[in-house]
Amino acid sequence: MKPLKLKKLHLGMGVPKICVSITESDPLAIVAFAGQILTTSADIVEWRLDYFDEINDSEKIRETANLLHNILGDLPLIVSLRNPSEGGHQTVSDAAYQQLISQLITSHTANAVEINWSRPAPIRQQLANLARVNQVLTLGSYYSIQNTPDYDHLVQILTHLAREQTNFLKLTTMPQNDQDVLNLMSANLTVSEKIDQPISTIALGPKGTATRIAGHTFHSVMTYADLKRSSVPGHLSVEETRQFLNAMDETGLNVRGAM
Ligand SMILES: O=C1C[C@@](O)(C(=O)O)C[C@@H](O)[C@@H]1O
Repeated sequence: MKPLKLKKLHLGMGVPKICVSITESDPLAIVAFAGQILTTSADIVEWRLDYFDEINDSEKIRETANLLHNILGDLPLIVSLRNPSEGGHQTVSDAAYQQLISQLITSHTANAVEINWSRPAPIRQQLANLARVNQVLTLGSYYSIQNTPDYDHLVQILTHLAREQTNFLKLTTMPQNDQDVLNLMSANLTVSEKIDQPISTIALGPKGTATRIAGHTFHSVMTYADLKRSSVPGHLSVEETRQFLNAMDETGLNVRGAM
């Protein structure tokens, strides 16, 4: 794995970076939420476009992305658009998805856009090419929100994602048992040693919390947290996550220093 520069951050260098998702539905609430993120130690912001009420109004999307871009300053912005089969909030056709993501790329309002494996290969390819030309980063993503594929399949998914030549990868799954969590972390570690792109893996639900804080150990470069501890099972707040990441980093350094 090679570190990736995302604005001023280096994904894959130092402790994993903490990303907070915006799931508000209108521009005012989105901007207000972004302001709150700025008061935390979050490193990255994800705008979940599938929660946006005016998903069919491309001008509103452009305006809102612009506002976000300005308010966030140095914080990188990743735009994500998930269908319900991926845990997303609303269905967006492939054609509309392609148009929306293309527009975000060419307007340079997002620092990175997610390219979902669930979309047809020609669309994924066209968007990855467009992003490359426009110097916007791409996050190749795969979601398995009902279960966690077995270890070999997880390795295969990450390897296939890597072949698409997106800049970094994300695999989010729902574990049914503790072994699933271990398999996901293990697949992250295995594949990160074979490919260039940094990987982020997240196991959902209460069993998955370990994946949100132990990324440094198994080479997951980005984790997700909430502004405050929410009722979503398995989720931690930004500051809780930061404390875990720092504590693990410090004790790791102490151990190395003592040897
Ligand atoms: O992949 C993920 C992880 C996530 O679902 C979580 O549970 O933290 C939050 C999403 O917004 C993000 O895209």
